[in-house]
Amino acid sequence: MEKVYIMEHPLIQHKISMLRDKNTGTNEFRKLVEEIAVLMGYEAFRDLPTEDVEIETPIETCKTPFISGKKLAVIPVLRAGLGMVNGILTLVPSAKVGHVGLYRDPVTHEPHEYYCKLPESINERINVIVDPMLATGGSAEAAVDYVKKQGGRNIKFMCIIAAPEGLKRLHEAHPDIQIYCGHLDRCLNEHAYICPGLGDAGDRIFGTK
Ligand SMILES: O=P(O)(O)OC[C@H]1O[C@H](OP(=O)(O)OP(=O)(O)O)[C@H](O)[C@@H]1O
Ligand SMILES: O=c1cc[nH]c(=O)[nH]1
Ligand SMILES: [Mg+2]
Repeated sequence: MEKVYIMEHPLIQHKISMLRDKNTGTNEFRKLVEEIAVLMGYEAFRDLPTEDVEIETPIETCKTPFISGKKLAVIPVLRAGLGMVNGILTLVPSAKVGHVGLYRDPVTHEPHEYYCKLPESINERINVIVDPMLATGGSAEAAVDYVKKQGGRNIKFMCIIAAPEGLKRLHEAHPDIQIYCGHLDRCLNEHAYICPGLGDAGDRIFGTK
């Protein structure tokens, strides 16, 4: 699938394995999610545009690359996406932060929107939507729909674990966006949870279960 990137880096895989372990507690889980976001961001930002700017080193004047004009927005899908925000801000501290609040109905598995707020001039930004889990793909599709409706054109979606069903759905609904997955898992179960997955990412990040 064009524009779909599955991360193969051993550090990312190692940290995802630690996340999966049911004995990993809230504090460690939260730290790992943030670290994985840094590592995934490093990969996903390979194509950030740069421009040469003249500076003076202590030795001489030279033209050297800086990240160019494009402003970045990191947009977590609440709640679980919040866990990835600081990882992205570690790489690009000047990024603005938007929020897309969605929860998945436990019976129908359909996403419900409850709070959304994006930074200004979303049409001029590189918009990085983050959510650790891509299960049926309903929430990711709705989040991208929303960002596009607000004018967003340049969009990357980043998740830690994807199910094949959700990846297919998101790619088919939004073939223009880049999708980055830490790992592609086997399938969904009858409750639309990812197998083997890591359980409910939001509950594990915030200790709510
Ligand atoms: O691909 P889908 O089938 O839509 O499922 C994935 C969504 O489910 C989880 O959120 P959840 O609804 O549990 O909300 P939470 O982050 O507040 O726990 C997860 O963080 C995604 O947003
Ligand atoms: O496996 C899953 C599916 C949806 N949301 C989660 O947090 N985990
Ligand atoms: Mg949840």
